Amino acid sequence: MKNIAPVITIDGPSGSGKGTVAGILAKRLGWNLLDSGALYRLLAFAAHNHGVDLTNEELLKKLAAHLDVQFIAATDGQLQRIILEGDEVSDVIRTESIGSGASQVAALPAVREALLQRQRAFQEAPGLVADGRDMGTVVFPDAPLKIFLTASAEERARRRYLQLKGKVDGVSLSSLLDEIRARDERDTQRAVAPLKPAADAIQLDSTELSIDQVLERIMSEIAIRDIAG
Ligand SMILES: Nc1ncnc2c1ncn2[C@@H]1O[C@H](COP(=O)(O)OP(=O)(O)O)[C@@H](O)[C@H]1O
Ligand SMILES: Nc1ccn([C@H]2C[C@H](O)[C@@H](COP(=O)(O)OP(=O)(O)O)O2)c(=O)n1
Repeated sequence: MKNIAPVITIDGPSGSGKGTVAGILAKRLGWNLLDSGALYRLLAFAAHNHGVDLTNEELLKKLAAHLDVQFIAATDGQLQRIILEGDEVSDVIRTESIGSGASQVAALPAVREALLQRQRAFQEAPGLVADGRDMGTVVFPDAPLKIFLTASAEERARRRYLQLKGKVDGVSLSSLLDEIRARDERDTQRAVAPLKPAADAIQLDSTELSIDQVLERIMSEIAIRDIAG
């Protein structure tokens, strides 16, 4: 039978608030969550651990196809946990250097192809909130609600700075801004599944919006479409 669980896609550049908003929304609706960026981050991390060069498409494709990963859903009081090859890696994959590695491996067509089915398998009842770069354009093109969340690069770097300072040594606002710009450039310019809004996406600029205001806008789009029961 065709899988009819509805999907809400949230795509956009780094630091626009996708992960935060997707997590809250999934919890509020009682739906499944796909953090697709985590898959690319996991691959970059695994490649580093196994000594695989980030340009070796053939080996990365194999690594992607056999990635031994478990996503443990968030519960009240505990965030989603990610286990790679038996070890908890939820935090170590969040550094900007792994983000940059993720963006490099994500530009390789064979890697994207190898991760496609794994992502689609998250579409289960009662519904799915999926965040990433190509959720609305490639992975779930039939999703009934697609959000493209943006914010200025300066605001996104500021958010990342506030998030990382105190947790990671030596973070600087100017280097985060450079890294975010480099990642924007690579993610939007690649030939396969580049970061861009789907033709039917709702575009939301969160530069001047709080997390609650972004959620409110999305909840009103959900209500208009009557997709969450
Ligand atoms: N609208 C917003 N206003 C202020 N801070 C925000 C907003 N949205 C997200 N943040 C904060 O910005 C940081 C990056 O958000 P995140 O959800 O990780 O972005 P993304 O998944 O798009 O990279 C987090 O610390 C988050 O709490
Ligand atoms: N669907 C996706 C998700 C992420 N990627 C790539 C491109 C991104 O720069 C990296 C990391 O993504 P992630 O969403 O974890 O990064 P941010 O939290 O937005 O900084 O992976 C992708 O190509 N396609």
